[in-house]
Amino acid sequence: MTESPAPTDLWPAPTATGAVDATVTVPGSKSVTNRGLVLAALAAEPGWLRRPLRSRDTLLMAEALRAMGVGIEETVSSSSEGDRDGSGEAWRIIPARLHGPASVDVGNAGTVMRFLPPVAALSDGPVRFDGDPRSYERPLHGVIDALRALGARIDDNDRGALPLTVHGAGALEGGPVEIDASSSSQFVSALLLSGPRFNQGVEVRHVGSALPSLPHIRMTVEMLRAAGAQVDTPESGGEPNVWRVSPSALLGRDLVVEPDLSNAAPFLAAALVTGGRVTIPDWPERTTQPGDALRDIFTAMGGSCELTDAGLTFTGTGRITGIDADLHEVGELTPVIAAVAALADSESELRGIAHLRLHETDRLAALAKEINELGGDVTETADGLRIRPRPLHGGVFHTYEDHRLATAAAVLGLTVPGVEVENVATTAKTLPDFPELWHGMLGSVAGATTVPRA
Ligand SMILES: O=C(O)C1=C[C@@H](OP(=O)(O)O)[C@@H](O)[C@H](O)C1
Ligand SMILES: C=C(OP(=O)(O)O)C(=O)O
Repeated sequence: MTESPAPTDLWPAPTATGAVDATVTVPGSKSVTNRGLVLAALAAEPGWLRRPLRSRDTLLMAEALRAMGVGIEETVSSSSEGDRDGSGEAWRIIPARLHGPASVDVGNAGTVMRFLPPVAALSDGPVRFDGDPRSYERPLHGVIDALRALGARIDDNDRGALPLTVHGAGALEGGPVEIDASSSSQFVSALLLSGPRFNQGVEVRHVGSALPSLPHIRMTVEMLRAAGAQVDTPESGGEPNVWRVSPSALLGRDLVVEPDLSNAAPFLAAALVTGGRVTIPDWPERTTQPGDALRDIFTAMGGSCELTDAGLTFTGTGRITGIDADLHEVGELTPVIAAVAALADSESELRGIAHLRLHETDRLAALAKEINELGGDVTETADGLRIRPRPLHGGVFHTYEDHRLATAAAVLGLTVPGVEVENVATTAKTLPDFPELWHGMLGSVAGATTVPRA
């Protein structure tokens, strides 16, 4: 978090006039789309990504891969060429020999800044990485040090961070490597995703304090296996904290991207805080997405949920209970959970999330400061937040170019009149058209892709 900028662009968060009752179609998962793009780019044959997320982070990933020579054709179709279900968007990915010189803009996308340096090491020539000012502050040393140990040449002016140039040599030796990934699970995912293409594959051993976001590592492993890779994991009988990927060709897949369950959080929260009902269609029965944990977390905070053919329906009771939760594995859910906790009738303690200080912004400092400026009582602990609900009032909620701060503020605005969200457009990092979806859920915008049921 940096100093609060002068608010230039304020979005009046709509207040709910009653219980929300809507069906909200949430766009595709950022994490699945960006893994799908990387794996398809490294495959031995073309593949499809259907219902991909089209947002800042995923367009940056696609642009970066294109810069290294990969073909990505975007189609919107109502035939078998497009979405398998008969409508929507599909991207055809045509792998090619990876080349430099190339320039990659990572924006502030953790997936782009961490997943692509290993890909660049396989390219023929230099690939320069740069991004938003915040990207310089986000940890990258795990990827840089590991790639060097595996045989890559990287020029980072000894910063261990962006900006940097990977001098790709067309191949990478690979093999065993130790990293401390306690600041980001994406270090592990990054090395595993490109691992099949390294001469010796890769064996990643995490040394250091507990690894966050394990569901995202499971997602990496499952998607690698679905593309034909052989992966040994701690869960498949291997050593704790060791993942091994054998060298192999990757298959081109035809993959339908699940809705982004973490981005479902503000909509489910709307049902919880207004005592209403929200259905998210296409909620997967089984998934590695951390957002699936919202079913248990929000149920513990009040309300209930049901998974049917229509999707996941969450129904609130109007009563919100505080929660004591370790969010280490599902850190990206924190901002919306913190907003709900600020509206609860008892105290909450959110733990295990010190690494959020190095996310899009320092999320712990930003949430505490912004909720407190609306009259709240939030304190930072060593590894999380303690939230004591207080009557809140309106005011400007600064968002520090963090999409999840903006959606959290929208949740507060449902029951707190006069919340103004700075730069709501920052939600486009992973959730394009958020204001339209939000108004649509509340029944105030015609033509939005939400369906108020009342
Ligand atoms: O691999 C991924 O797709 C992600 C992993 C997590 O990162 P960290 O482990 O850095 O928290 C998560 O917070 C991020 O939003 C997406
Ligand atoms: C931490 C997040 O993103 P990134 O992929 O940039 O790390 C997030 O989306 O909450």
